[in-house]
Amino acid sequence: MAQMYFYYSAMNAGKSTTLLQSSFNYRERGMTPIIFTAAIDDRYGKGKVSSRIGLQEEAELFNSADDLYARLLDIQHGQKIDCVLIDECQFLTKEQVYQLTEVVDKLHIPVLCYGLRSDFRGELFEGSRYLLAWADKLVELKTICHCGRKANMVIRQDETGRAIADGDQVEIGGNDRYVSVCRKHYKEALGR
Ligand SMILES: Nc1ncnc2c1ncn2[C@@H]1O[C@H](COP(=O)(O)OP(=O)(O)O)[C@@H](O)[C@H]1O
Ligand SMILES: Cc1cn([C@H]2C[C@H](O)[C@@H](COP(=O)(O)O)O2)c(=O)[nH]c1=O
Ligand SMILES: [Zn+2]
Repeated sequence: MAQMYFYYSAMNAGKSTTLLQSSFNYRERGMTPIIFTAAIDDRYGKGKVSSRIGLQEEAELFNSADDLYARLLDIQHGQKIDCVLIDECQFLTKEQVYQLTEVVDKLHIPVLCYGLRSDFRGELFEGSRYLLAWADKLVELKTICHCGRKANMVIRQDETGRAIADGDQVEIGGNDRYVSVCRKHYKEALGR
């Protein structure tokens, strides 16, 4: 039975690395994974998934207007698809998460999604909300705060390194803008 997986974590926990490792695993068994990532996240150049340890692979891009079921059906007409790997899945819309459940249930292809659970304000992203609700398997990937506890929150910093409490949910960036911390240090950074 194909299943939908949601691998979630704070930033810098190895999500992209794990995705690329999964892809490698499928390929070394002679199978074909299809990788998608969000078009808006262009930190490492468009059309690839890159991990901080330097691995990278070509990827299809999705944006919020795409019908992912139709895209995958189209790809499937030209080649066999053994699994679908989605990076930055927090940026999926509710409709797209539903479309991916159809890929699992109607096309019988496993879908593995990797992304953030919550934003810098501690609010769920839309994609993550529906993955938490609808995925068959929820898997937490862990990273640690500077204090050694599990880091399950992410701080967004201004240019001076101060934690920001408000702003747009989406702002692409890396270690320069964001720091993953435990809940205690998240509250402390925001003076709560
Ligand atoms: N040069 C390196 N050697 C080994 N590990 C590294 C290196 N640079 C970064 N990392 C580790 O890679 C992880 C981040 O991987 P990445 O897949 O980019 O994370 P995510 O997608 O969750 O943001 C962190 O655990 C970080 O410590
Ligand atoms: C917390 C948070 C993050 N983002 C953006 C920043 C990055 O571009 C991605 C996450 O990258 P990862 O290292 O692959 O996990 O998401 C954002 O837009 N808003 C936020 O609150
Ligand atoms: Zn801490």
